[in-house]
Amino acid sequence: MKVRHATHPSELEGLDSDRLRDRFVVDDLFVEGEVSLLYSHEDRMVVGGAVPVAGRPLRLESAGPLRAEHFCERRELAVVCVGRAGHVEVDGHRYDLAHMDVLYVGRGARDVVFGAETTGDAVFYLVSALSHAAHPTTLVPLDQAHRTEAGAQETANRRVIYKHVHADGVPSSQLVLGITVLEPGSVWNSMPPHVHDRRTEVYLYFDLPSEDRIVHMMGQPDSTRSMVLRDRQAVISPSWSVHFGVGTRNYAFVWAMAGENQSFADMDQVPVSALS
Ligand SMILES: O=C[C@H](O)[C@@H](O)CC(=O)C(=O)O
Ligand SMILES: [Zn+2]
Repeated sequence: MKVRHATHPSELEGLDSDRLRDRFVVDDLFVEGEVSLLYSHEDRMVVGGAVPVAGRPLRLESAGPLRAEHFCERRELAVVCVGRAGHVEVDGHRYDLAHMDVLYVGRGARDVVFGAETTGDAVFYLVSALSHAAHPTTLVPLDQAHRTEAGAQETANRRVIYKHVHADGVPSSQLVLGITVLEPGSVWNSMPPHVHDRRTEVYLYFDLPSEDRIVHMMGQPDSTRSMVLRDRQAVISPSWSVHFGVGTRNYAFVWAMAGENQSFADMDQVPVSALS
């Protein structure tokens, strides 16, 4: 398990592009036959990937930085199916996930095992936060997620925001998580931009063809920085940072937050004209 320390906003301007990526981009999460995990000190979020092959399930193990017997001893977990399909067994109970389904795993689950029917199909993205109470493990298929339409064609940001784990849906301690899908011809996400000082957020971009790219913006509104990302790369947004981006075509991304509150609407919008 890799560990990333938290970043103070004043450090940003001293980071060259490689150092900027070292701090915020997570680009090696999906390795066939492996579970990969990264521990961020931003709200102690853990992000990961699990890519089981057929006939060789993968178990989610605890890791050194957690000092815990099992991964969910003090944590809750969301498992997002970013591949075609796969299954997850939690303490012997099997859940089948299709593309963009999410399994919420409550604190106290001992055995979490990822499996694939067909090699190449099962690609799971993992997001975890500290949890002070045990909430039931629950599958949220895409068609049961809360659905909102946002944006406009004129501004190339028409998109559907699906909320899977949120205050009015599946209960959790900290995690608020969903998937945003850009319409064909729309390329800008999270417009107008915003910050939410009460929560860290992590984006995982996916369903982007390998030759395409996304320019992701972060930083304080008056001093933004950009990073060029490709498919299945994640980016950490500290609570003081904006997080928005533009793709060379449409795409989807998993957004996941943890922190002081679970109020999706608690965000301070930044007018585009205030960015620099
Ligand atoms: O705090 C909320 C998150 O940044 C995302 O939900 C925003 C988003 O998906 C979008 O507007 O496209
Ligand atoms: Zn946000």
